[in-house]
Amino acid sequence: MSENVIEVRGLTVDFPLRAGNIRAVNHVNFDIPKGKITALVGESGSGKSTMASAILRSVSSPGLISSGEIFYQGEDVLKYNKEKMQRFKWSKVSMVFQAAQNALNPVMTIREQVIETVRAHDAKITEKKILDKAKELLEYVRLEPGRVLAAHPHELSGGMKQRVMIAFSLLLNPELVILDEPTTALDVITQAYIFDILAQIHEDMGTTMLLMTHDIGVVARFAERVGVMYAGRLVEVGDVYSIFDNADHPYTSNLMKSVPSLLSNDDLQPIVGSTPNLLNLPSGCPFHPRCKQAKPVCKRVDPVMVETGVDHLVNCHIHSNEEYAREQHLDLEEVRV
Ligand SMILES: Nc1ncnc2c1ncn2[C@@H]1O[C@H](COP(=O)(O)OP(=O)(O)OP(=O)(O)O)[C@@H](O)[C@H]1O
Ligand code: NI
Repeated sequence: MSENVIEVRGLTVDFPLRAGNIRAVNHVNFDIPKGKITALVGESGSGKSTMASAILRSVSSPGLISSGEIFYQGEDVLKYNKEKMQRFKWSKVSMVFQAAQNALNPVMTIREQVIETVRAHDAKITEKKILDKAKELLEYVRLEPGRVLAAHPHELSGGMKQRVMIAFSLLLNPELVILDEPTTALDVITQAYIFDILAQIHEDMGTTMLLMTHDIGVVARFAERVGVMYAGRLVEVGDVYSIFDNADHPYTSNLMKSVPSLLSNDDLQPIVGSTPNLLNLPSGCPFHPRCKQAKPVCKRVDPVMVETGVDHLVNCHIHSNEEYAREQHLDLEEVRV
């Protein structure tokens, strides 16, 4: 068995809104194996960013983690006290946010911000040590350290700022870096350049990465393991090769057919229908209204995760068998494919 940096169990995140409760993450079980690049993929609103922020216990208000556990070294992060949480963030698990460029303080130089970030976690460390580390990392993300450290954020391009944020995320040698759509709002060439840098960092430093993206093409090029999210659920998870060779969830295969980089353009098939309204989810499997393979049971019953291969799990009735039907007291005819 390989070791996991993080093990998420039964994680549920709710946004209680006036119009109703939105369950942005719904009973998710998910492992982040050490030393690998894992991706979470899904359409907008599927719960990727909420998952990312839940791991760092920084879900935005009014969101709250209603149940579940997040294990790091056998201990539930959700039970950490304030000091322990403070040590966990950035030095164990760091995060590069969607449009992270905006996270930089416009009135401070990068040099001042580097020092402040590190000092917040280690008050005794010398300025020289901080700057040496920062220079090394800025070179790593292919920026000129002297120039960048002296600059204010507005003197840098979007792509440069995003690379600064990647360097920042590595300042405290975390075991895991969570990257939430790290290239959104950047042009295609800059995006490719940034993924190239991230791959290099992963290769040289062995940093474990969790990448949130809506682009399954990026997953194919970059990730070793992938989880597919739909309406707050993890619907399929496994090794990238296993999933790309043999997507077991109709949503996963639809996602792959909708991307030009993986198939020839004339085979492109956009996913029919629209993303579900989380305030009014369809009954049973939330994907059933868009699913060409839906059976009667899909409308009625929530599927459970079943194993379809080594390290390959899928949440879909197509893979339910008769034994499962009996356990769940379902009509056998409904479940038979
Ligand atoms: N601050 C908030 N207030 C209310 N609802 C929220 C908030 N943040 C997220 N949600 C709800 O949770 C759902 C999941 O949002 P989330 O940002 O996690 O999705 P995502 O997969 O990251 O999407 P995107 O690709 O657009 O970033 C949203 O559809 C929204 O309904
Ligand atoms: Ni997001």
